[in-house]
Amino acid sequence: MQEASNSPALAATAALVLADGTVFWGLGVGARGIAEGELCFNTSITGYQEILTDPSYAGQIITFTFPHIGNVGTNDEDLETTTPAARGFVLKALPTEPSNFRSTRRLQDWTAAHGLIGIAGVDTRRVTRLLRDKGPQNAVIWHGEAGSADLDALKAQAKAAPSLEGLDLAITVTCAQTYAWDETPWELGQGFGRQESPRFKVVAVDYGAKRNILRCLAGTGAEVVVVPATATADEILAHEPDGIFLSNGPGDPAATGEYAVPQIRRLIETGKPTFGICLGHQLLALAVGASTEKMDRGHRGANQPVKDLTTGKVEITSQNHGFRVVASSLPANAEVTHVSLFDDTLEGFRLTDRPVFAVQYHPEASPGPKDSHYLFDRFARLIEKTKTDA
Ligand SMILES: NC(=O)CC[C@H](N)C(=O)O
Repeated sequence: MQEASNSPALAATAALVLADGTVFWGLGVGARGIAEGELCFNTSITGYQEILTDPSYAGQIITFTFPHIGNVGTNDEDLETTTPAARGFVLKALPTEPSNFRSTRRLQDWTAAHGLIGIAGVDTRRVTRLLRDKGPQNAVIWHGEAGSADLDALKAQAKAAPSLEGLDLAITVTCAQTYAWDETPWELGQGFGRQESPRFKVVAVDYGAKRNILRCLAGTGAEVVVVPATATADEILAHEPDGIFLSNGPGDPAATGEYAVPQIRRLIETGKPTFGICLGHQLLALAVGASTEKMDRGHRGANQPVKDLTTGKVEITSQNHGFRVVASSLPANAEVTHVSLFDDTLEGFRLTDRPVFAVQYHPEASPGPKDSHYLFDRFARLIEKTKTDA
């Protein structure tokens, strides 16, 4: 069932059909139906539930290169959002019965309940090499009765699917209204904590924020107020924040509407400490006049080496991005602070004349190593220093 071919194996209940016409037959997992999106691959060996619920995957189908996905089941704590935004998932092996003390539900049942369409039994190494060699492309996953797939229609659908380039998706996953957040990171034996004595206030703009980012902010001492992506600079400032956080999120940063970049430009002018992650990093770069572009090979995984040029230290990071900031387009008052040791991509910058900094990767991990957590402390120190100096 692993060979790419136009004729299904007898029991195939799912097919992965790429825009270039490549077909992989397999066994359906999760919800039935047809999922359409940009096919990408993630190399993390843990954290499939966090990955499937990261809102930055809106409009995408995730291929897991790690072969054993689902073996620790799912639970209600490892969710990065309540409604997964990813469209579908591709697995090498069918999930086995889960074995983990935290598991409450099988991955198959949890994905079915959330409408996530998956396929197992696919040669995921072949999919990954195809994406690596040919660049990003769209695909569909069909999951239904064996023998009932309309291959021509699926190929046509994959071909006609819109490119992620030019798509504004942050607006589709942002929260509907402002809310307060006080949950702090999960600890073994204790679960989540609460921030009961915050030292400063941060407004987090939600372009598709992962919960663990909000937890890390609360954990470093912030009273967090989360506002929708459409909140204006005036509405944000009305909360009298000591710092502003710009979240991760899906889609093409350059395609976000008037709601994002012009507001960020106004926020920077106030001189408030500002921190951006991933899409937030890209939007900050656009706000200072830099440009972004789609990458031939996106970074998605939990073992991506990045060098902090301000300290010389190398950190192993969690990443999920398919666009990047063009380093040479940064203005003179921006200093490159982080670079990828895989391909020299810009991974972080700061402004030299404002308390503003951002990283392209995910210091909140979930999944991934915690090497980069120091960035939340850097933000907290920047806020406290700005408060004392004022
Ligand atoms: N994780 C993110 O915020 C992703 C940012 C953007 N959608 C990208 O793919 O580059």
